[in-house]
Amino acid sequence: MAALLKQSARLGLSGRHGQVFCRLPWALSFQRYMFNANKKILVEMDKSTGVALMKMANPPVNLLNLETLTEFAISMEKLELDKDCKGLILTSSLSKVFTAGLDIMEMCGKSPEHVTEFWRAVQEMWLKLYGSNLVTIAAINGFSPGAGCLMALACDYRIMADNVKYSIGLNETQLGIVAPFWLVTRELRPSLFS
Ligand SMILES: CCCCC/C=C\CCCC/C=C/C(=O)SCCNC(=O)CCNC(=O)[C@H](O)C(C)(C)COP(=O)(O)OP(=O)(O)OC[C@H]1O[C@@H](n2cnc3c(N)ncnc32)[C@H](O)[C@@H]1OP(=O)(O)O
Repeated sequence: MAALLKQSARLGLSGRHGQVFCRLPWALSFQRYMFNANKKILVEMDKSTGVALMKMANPPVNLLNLETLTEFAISMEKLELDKDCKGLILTSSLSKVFTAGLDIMEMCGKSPEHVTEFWRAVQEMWLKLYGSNLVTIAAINGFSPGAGCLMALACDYRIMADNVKYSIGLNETQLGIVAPFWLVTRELRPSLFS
């Protein structure tokens, strides 16, 4: 755990601009592999440390649309199946946004089937992250509203870039979206379950 937190700190999250500077040589070696399906989610797995670095890479603001959510779930499954993988650092490849949360356009003017599929993918993301066997750390290197905040809450640990400009929080009610009760009670009122 300490090693995982150290590695997260090494990413430069305390930098004034909250940028992630990876100081490790990311050349491929037998101890390291990288994968991505459609490049919305980049994964760098270091077998020597057992730590995977997962970066959301969906510019300009890392919207969580159906494609990204699906890729996220596939990436999580691959890491869970890797017996060498012990921990996961979830962060953003962008300079000032962790993720702007759910893509509102996925819920606007779409068919009921599409909206159903989208919300299933949202729930799947939460299940994958909250229920993960890996030690999970959210390295929040920028704005993190709505589902970005929920993603961070679903991790075991959270570290946020030291930059007063960045905000994090549950703003979805301003958009008329209500987080489901099971999510709120699990993440925000865990004492109800203990
Ligand atoms: C593991 C957790 C899962 C939980 C599962 C269960 C249930 C979940 C309950 C659901 C609760 C969550 C709901 C949400 O997430 S609702 C979305 C909340 N997010 C926002 O309100 C973000 C609003 N955006 C911003 O504040 C800013 O964009 C910013 C992130 C601060 C970045 O600012 P800036 O760099 O200036 O970029 P722009 O504002 O210019 O944005 C660039 C383009 O992106 C469009 N955009 C931004 N956010 C969204 C969004 N959420 N959906 C759709 N589109 C978005 C923006 O309009 C710009 O588009 P344009 O270039 O065409 O103008």
